[in-house]
Amino acid sequence: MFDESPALLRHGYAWLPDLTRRQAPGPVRTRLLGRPAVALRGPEAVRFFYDEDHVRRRTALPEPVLSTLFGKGAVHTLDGPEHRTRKELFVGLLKDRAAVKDLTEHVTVEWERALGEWRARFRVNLFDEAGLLLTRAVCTWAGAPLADQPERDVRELARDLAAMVDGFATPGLRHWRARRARGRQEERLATLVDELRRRALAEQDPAVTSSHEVVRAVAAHRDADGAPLDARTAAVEILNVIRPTAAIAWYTAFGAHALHRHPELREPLARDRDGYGRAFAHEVRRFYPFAPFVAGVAPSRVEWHGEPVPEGALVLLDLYGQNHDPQLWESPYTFDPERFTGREPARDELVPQGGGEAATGHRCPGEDITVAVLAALLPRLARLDYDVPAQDLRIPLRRMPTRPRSGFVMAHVR
Ligand code: HEM
Repeated sequence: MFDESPALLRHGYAWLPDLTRRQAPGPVRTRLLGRPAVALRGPEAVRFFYDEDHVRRRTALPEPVLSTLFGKGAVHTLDGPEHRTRKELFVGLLKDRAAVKDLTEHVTVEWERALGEWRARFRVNLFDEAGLLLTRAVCTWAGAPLADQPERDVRELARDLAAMVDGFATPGLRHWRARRARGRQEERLATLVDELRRRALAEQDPAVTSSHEVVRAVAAHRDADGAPLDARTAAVEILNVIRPTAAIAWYTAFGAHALHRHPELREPLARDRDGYGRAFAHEVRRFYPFAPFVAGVAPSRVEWHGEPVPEGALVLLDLYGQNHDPQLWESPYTFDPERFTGREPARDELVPQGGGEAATGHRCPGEDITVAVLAALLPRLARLDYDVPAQDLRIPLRRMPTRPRSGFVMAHVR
């Protein structure tokens, strides 16, 4: 069997669905990164995938992804007790209701502030602007000081955060930009962690040892072996909060795209009654492509529905495929927030940010934040008046990660 890694880079989001269509029903068998690979989808597959007896993470992620998107030593690469101890840190900081509300408020304050500027400008690019305002909000909330930074540095940080996401799945210039961006920001945050720790030692600063603020909590965190994180790994994990929060810009641009394609949804979204904004946010996360799949490695020979998965094989959970599976979703390629009105998605049904439990498995701990922020921003967007000038709004499935090519340009915001 040929290695399909080049085909994945060429076809992007369409690679796994195409392969699934070409093969007989059941798990899709292929080769990726020089290993046999099996791809699964569906709620039952989610439960199989998030069981550590079947799938481990330590050696699953290739170096180019670690050096751009997640960082070396990140929580994404841990298993067993090491993972659970590190994950408690994230879950405690990110799934706390008051913390989610607080961050959402920071985001809406930044939105209102940005709006004043947009009204004074002829055109704005929503993807870039959302990235900038989310960066400002999350840094203030997380305790990564920005107030004393020149505007130029804040813009550079927002650009670097976007670059880390944009360059993880491509061998070209975007990839090298992502590596440089990560190197620059890890160094900056590692220095901040060192400084905080020095100050804490000198002043016996209790805030460093018991804080709900992300930067301080990560600086004070002790891993399963009782040791603090080295400054570089601490920087990696701080970035694992800041970077994906800024990445909600992707979904903001997708939300604008959905409104543009479905003008009839503008009024209900603007009114936002009975949780409509939340339903819209869920549908944006289901419909539009972001994370294509998640991957782990079988620690021994395991079986899925009687089908053998050899030891060392890659196991892929097809997130994009599951979110568009006709067995789970009626007319999966129709954008329809009504799917989620009056109900929250079941645990292993909607999986743009992984499945299973965030507290015990690798599911994204930032899902509550993502939904809350989108449910706050998208109704605000629907209440705005703006023109949509001629631009390239195509969303190429070959590009990973993808977005409207133009980023979504708005003119005459009023
Ligand atoms: C922008 C929208 C987001 C998307 C599409 C997304 C997607 C994902 C996915 C697919 C995973 C991997 C799940 C797995 O390995 O099984 C993940 C993990 C993670 N996400 Fe998110 N995420 C988003 C937002 C966030 C936010 C806002 C935060 C933090 C504030 C965050 C923090 C994390 C962390 C720390 C992990 C690692 C969890 C672990 O390995 O245990 N994400 N995310």
